[in-house]
Amino acid sequence: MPKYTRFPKVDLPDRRWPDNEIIAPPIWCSVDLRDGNQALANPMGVAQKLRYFQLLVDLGFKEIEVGFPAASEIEFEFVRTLIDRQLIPDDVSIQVLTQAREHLIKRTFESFRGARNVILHLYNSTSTLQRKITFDMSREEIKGIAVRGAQIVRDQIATVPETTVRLQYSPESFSDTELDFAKEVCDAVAEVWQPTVQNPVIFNLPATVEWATPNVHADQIEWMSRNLNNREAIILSVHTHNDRGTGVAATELALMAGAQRVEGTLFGNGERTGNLDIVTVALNMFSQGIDPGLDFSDIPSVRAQYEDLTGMEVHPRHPYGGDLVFTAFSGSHQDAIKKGMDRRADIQDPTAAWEVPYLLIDPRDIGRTYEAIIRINSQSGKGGVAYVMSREFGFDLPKTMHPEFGRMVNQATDRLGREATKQEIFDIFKQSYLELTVPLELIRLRSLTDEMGDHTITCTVKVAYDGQIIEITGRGNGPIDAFVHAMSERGWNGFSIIDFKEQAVGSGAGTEAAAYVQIQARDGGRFWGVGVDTDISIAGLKGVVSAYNRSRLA
Ligand SMILES: CC(=O)SCCNC(=O)CCNC(=O)[C@H](O)C(C)(C)COP(=O)(O)OP(=O)(O)OC[C@H]1O[C@@H](n2cnc3c(N)ncnc32)[C@H](O)[C@@H]1OP(=O)(O)O
Ligand SMILES: CC(C)C(=O)C(=O)O
Ligand SMILES: [Mg+2]
Repeated sequence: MPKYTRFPKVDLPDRRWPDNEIIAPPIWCSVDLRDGNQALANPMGVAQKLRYFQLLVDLGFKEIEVGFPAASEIEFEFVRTLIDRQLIPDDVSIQVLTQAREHLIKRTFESFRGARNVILHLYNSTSTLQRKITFDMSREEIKGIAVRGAQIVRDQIATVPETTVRLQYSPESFSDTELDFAKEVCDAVAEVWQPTVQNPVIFNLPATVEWATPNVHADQIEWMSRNLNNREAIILSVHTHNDRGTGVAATELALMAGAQRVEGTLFGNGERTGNLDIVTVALNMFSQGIDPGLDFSDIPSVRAQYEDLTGMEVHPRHPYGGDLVFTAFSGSHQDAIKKGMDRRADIQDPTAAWEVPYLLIDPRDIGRTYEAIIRINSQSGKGGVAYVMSREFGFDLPKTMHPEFGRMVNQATDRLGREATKQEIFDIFKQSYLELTVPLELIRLRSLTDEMGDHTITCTVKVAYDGQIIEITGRGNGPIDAFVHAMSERGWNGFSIIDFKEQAVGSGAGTEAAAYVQIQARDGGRFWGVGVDTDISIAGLKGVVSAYNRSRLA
């Protein structure tokens, strides 16, 4: 027999799920405090669990598996603390897990005495592998564990009259249990618990280990949904793990296949490769216009609490939560995002259809910001650089200036061999345009007058040329023209101005003017210069100086 074999497909030729769509959210059940917690090297203590519970309540979970109270004192004490301190909102049910063993079931009932709403979650393994390796038992014996456990649970309910107990059973390792046997065991448990439409049972069908492709999981769920007895008295729940990396897909297809309830954890914490990531499934729904009923409008805060409490880290590429998922480094992506964002800014209607290339959702909807969208390394293009200059520093570089400045930043990031910070980009801008004083430096504008009253401007400026301070004067049809004539008289000529743009930078008392001046030298070379000043005329002159100096440096 080969070491690994193909997982058998389900015999369901008339499968219906591929034609279905997800149109409404399921019932969500968080298992962070049980399945997620049991997978941590350092499980949470009572204080941490209390904070995590509050986080889950705030996010809108109405069903929360709080632990395996018969397993340890901490788990037991946590459940007691929730109840004794009345920390469970009326509309939230806590869920407690127990193996199908009498002493554990009895201890579990003791743990929640006095609670209002509890889901008692009973499980035992049913798969061929577990029957053979872990239990060395026949199908009948395994079914016997489930039925006996269900009977003990049924009999215990009378001991907690003040609690509304709902019942849940998991044929653990359902994913590699023969379907006819999974049905046989669930039906047998239902025989004991006698669910009704008004008081349904939850059958949770876990992909305890993800053995197969998500379509096989969907087939399994549809098969169970169509074949379980008394289906209308059952809430069908799924609980996927992520061994093949497709836990999210398996859950989504299962929802198409008839699952009504989903168990999972925030950011997919859980055994081995993790449990189903509820954040992703919920926000995938959100991205399709479906309100998931969970509030992930401040993902950075959820992530910070999660990381603090579990000690786990959210991967930079984690959908929605990762550092890099609303970021583009590569030029063509940056260009498209910038265009989409600019268009969006023009529309100014937050409810308008989302049309930004490369971005599944508006980062603001989950508390992320635009600033992180574009980051600059050697793969970046001029559009991304221009975006950073505009969004971060308020400089709207003229379009024809983008290639020139983009090239400068690109060369710098090549040299650095890493991402350039926003400040580094701005420093390149300053050094390349704003701080050039060689050979020409503008020291002071002495006067700018229309002496003849004929709109001809006379401009007198104190400058330094190669360190020598002199005053120059020229006349022209505006300040820049007059200044260029003044330069020309000194022989600092050989260029003409071919483009000009000015804008305000900043706001309020700190507002400055930025002037972008492009010159063409005699040999055809084109150079942009930039001047910034509180006086718009001086900004223009500084722009000329900047362009001139750049042409001389070239
Ligand atoms: C897929 C899941 O995530 S399931 C949840 C798993 N979570 C945990 O295990 C965390 C908490 N667990 C624990 O603290 C402990 O395992 C306890 C307290 C529950 C039980 O502890 P112990 O009884 O000391 O040991 P252990 O778990 O090894 O028990 C194994 C025995 O239970 C039996 N068993 C295991 N699961 C079940 C079950 N669901 N129903 C009935 N019997 C079971 C085994 O067959 C084995 O029996 P054996 O001793 O006759 O061979
Ligand atoms: C207890 C069960 C539901 C479980 O966690 C699993 O099978 O993965
Ligand atoms: Mg699990």
